[in-house]
Amino acid sequence: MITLDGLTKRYGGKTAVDDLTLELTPGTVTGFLGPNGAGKSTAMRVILGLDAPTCGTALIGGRRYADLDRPLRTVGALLDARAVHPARSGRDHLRAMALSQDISFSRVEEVLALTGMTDAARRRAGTYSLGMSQRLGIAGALLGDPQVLMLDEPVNGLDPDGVRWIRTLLRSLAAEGRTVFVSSHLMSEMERTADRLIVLGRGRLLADESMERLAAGAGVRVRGPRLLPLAGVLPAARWTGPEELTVTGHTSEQIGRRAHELGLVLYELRPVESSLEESYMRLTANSAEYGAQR
Ligand SMILES: Nc1ncnc2c1ncn2[C@@H]1O[C@H](COP(=O)(O)OP(=O)(O)OP(=O)(O)O)[C@@H](O)[C@H]1O
Repeated sequence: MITLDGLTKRYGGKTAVDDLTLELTPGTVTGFLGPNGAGKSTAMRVILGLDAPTCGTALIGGRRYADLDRPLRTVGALLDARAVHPARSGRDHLRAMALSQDISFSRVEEVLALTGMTDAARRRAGTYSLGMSQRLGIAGALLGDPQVLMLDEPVNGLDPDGVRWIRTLLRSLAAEGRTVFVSSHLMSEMERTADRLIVLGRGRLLADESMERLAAGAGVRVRGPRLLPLAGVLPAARWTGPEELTVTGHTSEQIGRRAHELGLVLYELRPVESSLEESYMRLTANSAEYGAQR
């Protein structure tokens, strides 16, 4: 369990994380989304004690990271896959981590096998591709068999097989009752992996919703030959074709009844599911710090 309460981080005059309050529960994959510069990595760094909060608290299992006894056994994290000594082999990197936390070398071999890195474990980490570095980073996060996992863009650099592998891994870690917190810019991947989504914009919480709710709610499509009277009584209706209206804020049933009262013929009455990407674009339309105007 990760608990944030009023978490705020400022760098000089810049507020990177702004009054963030949320609880991440075990058994769930929570996706962390937001435009570049939204504050995702900062929030993760503060949770992991790598940066001090300006105000508010970040607790893992009720304790601050700095107060955890052997932190890798409580929380495993991957923030920057390239943050490995380039001259060290993958195996030695993991062994050094294991030594610092009283973890056996046999566990090192287990996580190497789990991440498909056994064959590459003798090579120097500096020679790894980005995808291999990501796998080594994930191996490091899993080393202490922690109840909480925090991964910043773990699919970055992975090939399609690797992307599928991480999806299956994250789902199975959550199924084992762990708390999984994962950031990504890959919307379609989040749609398939996460149960819940947290969207950040300019440091503030824009949405905290289950995946189903975020993907729903794009309105109801209505098609018919003479819809003008219907558009007149439904202020949220907009024309999306010559004989087509899209109506938000009403159910299909309510719209069907109004059409019947007005004596209108309908060809089609259909709820439209929006993709996660569309919902995300709507939510973050005014909060992209960098990027083209939309
Ligand atoms: N050490 C720092 N000093 C000053 N400003 C910082 C520092 N770290 C982050 N920031 C600023 O805080 C804001 C949030 O950055 P952060 O890296 O957390 O965003 P992000 O959501 O992870 O972005 P991305 O998706 O690009 O990784 C940005 O405006 C960034 O410039």
